[in-house]
Amino acid sequence: MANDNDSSSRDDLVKRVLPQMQLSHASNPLTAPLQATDSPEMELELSASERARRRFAVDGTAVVTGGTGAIARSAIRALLEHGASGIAIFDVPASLGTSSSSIDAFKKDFPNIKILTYEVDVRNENRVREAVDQVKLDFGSIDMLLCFAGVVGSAHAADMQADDWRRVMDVNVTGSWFCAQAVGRCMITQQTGGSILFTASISGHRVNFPQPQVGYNASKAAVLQLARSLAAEWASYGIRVNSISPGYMDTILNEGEGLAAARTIWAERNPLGRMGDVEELSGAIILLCSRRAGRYITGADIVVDGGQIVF
Ligand SMILES: NC(=O)c1ccc[n+]([C@@H]2O[C@H](COP(=O)([O-])OP(=O)(O)OC[C@H]3O[C@@H](n4cnc5c(N)ncnc54)[C@H](O)[C@@H]3O)[C@@H](O)[C@H]2O)c1
Ligand SMILES: OC[C@@H](O)C(O)[C@H](O)CO
Repeated sequence: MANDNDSSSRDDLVKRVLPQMQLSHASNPLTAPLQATDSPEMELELSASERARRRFAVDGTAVVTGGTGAIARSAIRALLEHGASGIAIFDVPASLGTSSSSIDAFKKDFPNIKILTYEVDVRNENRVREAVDQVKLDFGSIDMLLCFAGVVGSAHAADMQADDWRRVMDVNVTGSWFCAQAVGRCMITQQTGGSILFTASISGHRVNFPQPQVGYNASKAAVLQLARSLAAEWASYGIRVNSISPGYMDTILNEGEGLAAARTIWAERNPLGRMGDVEELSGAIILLCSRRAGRYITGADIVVDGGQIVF
């Protein structure tokens, strides 16, 4: 049997797959440039503010994992403000239980938009699939997936226990993958395209300092590569896959035991001299999720860190 690395089988693959991809791109409205009806000339009839609004609008239903967390809550509000028609919040029962007031606030501020919660531990593949099927039934389609579910762990590499390593990898990498695969399959079947956004981190680009976080750093580097791999594989289905890499945001994740001294160091080593506010991630999130503004952006990562990684 031919081996994948064998050059003849690689050539064969290219011959079989490439023309199909080119064909599908040529006739694919999901990946083609904007259509004539969306052209700037046609839109001159609209007011400048309406054109600006449309440029950064998002549409359809978003599944948001880790949806009650600090960054996710800010992203949900931005999605609602920019036109999302439905929000499906995935999180573990304990977090859903303590966040009911935030979810009620969304419902109060956006009374005409369906916002539902689902108890989902992203590490549980069957539960993820079941919940994605349920979202499809509840909302009719899934157009965006934003993966925020994540955990952090600090330990010296020499002392780190296998369970600590697995806990971080299982949520941050495998959990993100389970959700992306389930939603990606749904988007492929719908033939509507869509946008998938992963949350990587500056930790995926360089080693965090001063806290020792070998597992967390490795998990976020894996998330970056997960995004790029899916971007390449699913582009012809009109599914764009990107990531954001936040720097040190002022959230509960960064308030853990032993991080007080680290917070001072992070701010001192930041060109803007401070940690970030979750709201400061919204622009990048909306850009990447918007079908129009983000139309030609896939396989990209946007670092939002106040310049932390250039120092
Ligand atoms: N806060 C930062 O500075 C920062 C920086 C870079 C990247 N990030 C990443 O952003 C994401 C969100 O971080 P945050 O600061 O909002 O943290 P957060 O702790 O406020 O939110 C994380 C959410 O993930 C959920 N979660 C954890 N395990 C889960 C599981 N098994 N299944 C489903 N949900 C689960 C939690 O319940 C929580 O709602 C994480 O992936 C984190 O690694 C955060
Ligand atoms: O690198 C920044 C973050 O990913 C994270 O907030 C931090 O490392 C957690 O301590």
